[in-house]
Amino acid sequence: MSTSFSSLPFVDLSALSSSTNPEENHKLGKQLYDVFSTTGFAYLVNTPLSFSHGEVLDLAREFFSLPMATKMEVAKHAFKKDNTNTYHGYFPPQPGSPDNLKEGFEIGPSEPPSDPAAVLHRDINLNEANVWPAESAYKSRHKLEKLHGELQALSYQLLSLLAVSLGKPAEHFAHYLQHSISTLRLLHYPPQEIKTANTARDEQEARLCCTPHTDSGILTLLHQDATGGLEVLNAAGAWIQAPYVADSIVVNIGDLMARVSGGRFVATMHRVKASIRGQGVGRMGRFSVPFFFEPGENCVIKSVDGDDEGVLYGHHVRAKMSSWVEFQGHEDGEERLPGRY
Ligand SMILES: O=C(O)CCC(=O)C(=O)O
Ligand SMILES: [Fe+2]
Repeated sequence: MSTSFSSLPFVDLSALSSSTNPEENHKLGKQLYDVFSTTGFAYLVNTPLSFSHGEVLDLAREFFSLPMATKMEVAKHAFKKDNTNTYHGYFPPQPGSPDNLKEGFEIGPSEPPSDPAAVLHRDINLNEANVWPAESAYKSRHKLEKLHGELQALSYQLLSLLAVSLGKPAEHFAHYLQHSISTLRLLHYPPQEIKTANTARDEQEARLCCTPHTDSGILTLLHQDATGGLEVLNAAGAWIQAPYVADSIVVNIGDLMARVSGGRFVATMHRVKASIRGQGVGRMGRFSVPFFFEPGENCVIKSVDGDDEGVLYGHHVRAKMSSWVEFQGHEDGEERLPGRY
C-alpha cells in the first residue's frame, strides 16, 4: 500500500557482501519488503558493486561526448535504416514532447541469450547481440559489459531476498535468469531553455525531461548524477524529490513485479524535471544510468499467490514498448536522422 512518504528510505546492503548469515539476510529481505510495499522506491547504499558511483556516471558522460557520427554508427534501425539492430544501440534526441529530447545507448548481456524459443519478431529482436562503436573510437566496451554483469547479479540477490520475504524459497525467481535480456541504458537529457525569468512560478512550470511513468518490468537500479530532478509520487498525490545521494543507487519496483508480488509491492510513478541551460550543476544536462532487470523473452511470469495464468515476458515488454518514444516510428518506414530535430 503506497503511503504519503516525504522522502525515500535508505537500505544498507553491507550484509550482502560481508555476511552469509541467514538472519542478516532475512532482516534485509524484510526491510526491502517494507520499502517496496510502501514507497516502492529506495536508496541502496554500500552495494557490492566494484564500480564507484562516479565511474558509472563517467561511462555515460564518455559515451555521449563521442561525435554524433560515431554514435549514429550504432543507431537503432528506427533511426538508421542500414542498421539491423532493433533493440540495442543508440537513439538520438528527437523533436516533440519532452521525453523525446533525451539520447540513449542500450546494451543487453554480453553473450546474447540465444534463446532457442526466441520469437523472430518482424520488428524488434529482444535477443540480438550488442552493437559497439569501433574500438579505435570507443574503449569502454568491456567496462560496460562488466557493469551489466554486476548489476544483473545484484538484481538477482535482491530478488532472492524478496522471494523469501514473500514466503517463497530463495530460488523462487531463478528461472528469470534463463535467457535474461536485462538492459543497461546510458541516458543524457540535454539542458532545456527557459525563456522567462526563473521565478518560483516558472520553477513549478519547468519542463519535464522524462514524463510521469511507472517502470514496466521487474526491478530498476538507477545511477543518477548530481543534477537532480528525479521526483516520486506519493499516495497523497505529492511529488517528492529524490535528489542524488552520494554513492547511492536508486532502486524501484516495476509494474510486473507489483503483479508478481500479488499487489503487495507498489510500482511508483516517477518523473524527471529538466535542468535549465546555463544553470547550476545541471548545465550539461542530466546523465543517468538505469539498469532494467528483465527475464527471458519466454519466461512465464506469475503471481506468487499462484492465482493467475501468468504472462510471457516477451509479450508484456512488446505491448509496453509501443508507448516508449525510442521505439515509436518503427513501422513507418521513414528513416530518422539526428539532424531533423
Ligand atoms: O533518468 C532518470 O533518472 C530516470 C529514468 C527513468 O525513470 C527510466 O528510464 O525509466
Ligand atoms: Fe523510470
